Amino acid sequence: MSFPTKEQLYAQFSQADDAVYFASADKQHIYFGFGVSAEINTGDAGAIKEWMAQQDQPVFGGLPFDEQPQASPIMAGYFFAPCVVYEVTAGAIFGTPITTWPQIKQQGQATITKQVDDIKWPERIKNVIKTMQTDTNKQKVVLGRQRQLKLTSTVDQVQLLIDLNTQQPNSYHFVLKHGGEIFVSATPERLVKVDGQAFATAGVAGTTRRSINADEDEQLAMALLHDDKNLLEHAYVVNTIKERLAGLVALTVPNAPSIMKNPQVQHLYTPITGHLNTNTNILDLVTQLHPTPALGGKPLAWAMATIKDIELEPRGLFAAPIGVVLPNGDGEFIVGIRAMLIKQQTAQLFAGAGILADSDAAQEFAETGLKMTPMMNLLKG
Ligand SMILES: C=C(O[C@H]1C=CC=C(C(=O)O)[C@@H]1O)C(=O)O
Repeated sequence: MSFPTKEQLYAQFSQADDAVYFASADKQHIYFGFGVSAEINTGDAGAIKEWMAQQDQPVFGGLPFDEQPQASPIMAGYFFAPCVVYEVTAGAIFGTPITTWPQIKQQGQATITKQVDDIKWPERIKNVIKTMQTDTNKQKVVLGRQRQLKLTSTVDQVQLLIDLNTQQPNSYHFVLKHGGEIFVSATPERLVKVDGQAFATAGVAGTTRRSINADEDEQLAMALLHDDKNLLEHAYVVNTIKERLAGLVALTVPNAPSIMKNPQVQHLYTPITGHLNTNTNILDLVTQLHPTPALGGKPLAWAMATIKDIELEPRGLFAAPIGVVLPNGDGEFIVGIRAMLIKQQTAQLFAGAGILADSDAAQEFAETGLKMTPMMNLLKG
């Protein structure tokens, strides 16, 4: 049996009711999964862990950001074992292979007819900043906003997969299709990777824009590397990861962040690696780490309550752990940022920014706009 071509995988993805595409940032691991052989609809990590232990196929899905109720079947927490999984880089097939592949159907690009933004977001953020200025125990909260779009037609999913690869080549890609909805993320951020006893996570927090001028781009990166607000925002993440993993993993952490460049933004970045001290289930590591202060805040209970209070809608899989787990327990979870949820002719985009006492609300609003650009560009073609 020959391995399918990219065109066949893309065509199958666009025509399947249930499908997943996962690619690691370095594209060393690329999976396509089709059909459902087993599934679980829950946000309960314990139940998911038990369910995963019974699967002999790679499983894919995500846990919701928090416990707020969700109407959407994907956003409420969903994992599935596809009937067949194609691991592209290794040329491996798990499950029952597809024998008849569809042709690509030319659909044409949808265009955006209506855009609704949460324009009162900066006002609400200003109030949070004031609270943080008067109470220094409230150190950081990552606050998100959403953008609702109406489209002229449904999205051409073949084109979406092509554009994801050409427009965001260095990000993780995660596209989950289930129950008439598609969740798309082109995230730069790994939450946890387990490969035997080897462990990896990362601190990604602190952001500035890119410039098409190479000298200016470098100046922006240098300014970010020396900016007190962004360094503090980043340090909260790295220190919290270290605290939460103490005892579980022997960690190697660089002394200072470096720069991670994506097409629209550049971030402070600290890759963190380690060795698992015991045989720890990847889901336990996920629940231990999620949400890091790159998505939640510090102190955590206050940050979670503020997120619930300030954001207009529950996050669902936005900023949440999404990923793949193999039958031997290895796997990788990423955080579902630079993301959108597509349903028929609508798309809901998500982006957030780390708010500190010396944040500027207008600047954070602009940053969230930049972070929505990858998804906007996918929809614009
Ligand atoms: C919450 C988001 O970004 C997080 C990840 C990297 C940098 C961030 C920042 O600088 O604010 C955020 O913590 C998002 O992209 O929606």
